[in-house]
Amino acid sequence: MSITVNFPAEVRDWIAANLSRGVAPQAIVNELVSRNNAAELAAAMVEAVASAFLYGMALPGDKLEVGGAPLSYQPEPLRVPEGPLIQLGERKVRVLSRLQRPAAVHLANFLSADECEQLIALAQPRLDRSAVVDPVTGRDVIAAHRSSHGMFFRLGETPLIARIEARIAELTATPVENGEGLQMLHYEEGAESTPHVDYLMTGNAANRESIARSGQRMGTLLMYLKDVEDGGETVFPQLGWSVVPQRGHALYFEYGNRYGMCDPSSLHASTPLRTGDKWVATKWIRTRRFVPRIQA
Ligand SMILES: O=C(O)CCC(=O)C(=O)O
Ligand SMILES: [Fe+2]
Repeated sequence: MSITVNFPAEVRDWIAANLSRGVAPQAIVNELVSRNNAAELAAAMVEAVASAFLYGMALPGDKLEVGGAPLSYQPEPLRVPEGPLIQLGERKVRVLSRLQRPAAVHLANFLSADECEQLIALAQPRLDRSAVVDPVTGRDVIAAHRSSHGMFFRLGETPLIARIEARIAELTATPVENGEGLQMLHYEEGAESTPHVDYLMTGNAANRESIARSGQRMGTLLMYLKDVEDGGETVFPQLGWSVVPQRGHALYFEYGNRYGMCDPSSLHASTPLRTGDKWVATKWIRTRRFVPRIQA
């Protein structure tokens, strides 16, 4: 049986701030108990805020259900058409494999060799050290864990970009406007991206504002623009699954369900590149039209 109790916003925000600082959940529970909260209530409050972080959901409101069924992510089928071949405009894309959780599809022939080369040539002169959204402060930071160099194209910036974005929209059954600007990443020897989820953690104000403007991220399409020589694989540590980049291939995975929860099994990384270089283009897709911060 469950009961509903009041959950004061100050307590919730204090728990969120401590979790964001990396304080262990049990230590926060202990502190709440030492301040005269019942142990079961303290555990439920910390669990509710920690789940919101884990599943990328809004922080709980001023009421909390204690003793209800624990939350877990319910996967939904991928929005991508079924069958071994997918016709996208003029292009026939071949399905190499599909995965149920996280919902994913690995594709060959998503981009032509010429499209890959053109993307690299457009991005090369504009590369910068990759900035990522800091999960705690929500600001763009040059992340130590992501040692690649990157840049963003604006939506539909060139006819080539617009053509590729239309192809992505058709594959994923989402409007072009829900996509963030295409991100280009260039990894050199030793560069990697440590394990992360692409959905936005709700523990900081900047991410919450971004979600309020454009909705949460629900899917990621990675396009590999070059074969790798050694290392630089996209890995999903919770599955023990590794995708080896090949020119023109793409990997699409979804991690949002109809309840607004995000799938933590979508945790992924790029292993250190041992030889050569790696080029990847990333499209992050929101649940609504993407509105960048400057325009809001
Ligand atoms: O380079 C990769 O394989 C992964 C890139 C990635 O995780 C991202 O852009 O979010
Ligand atoms: Fe990622």
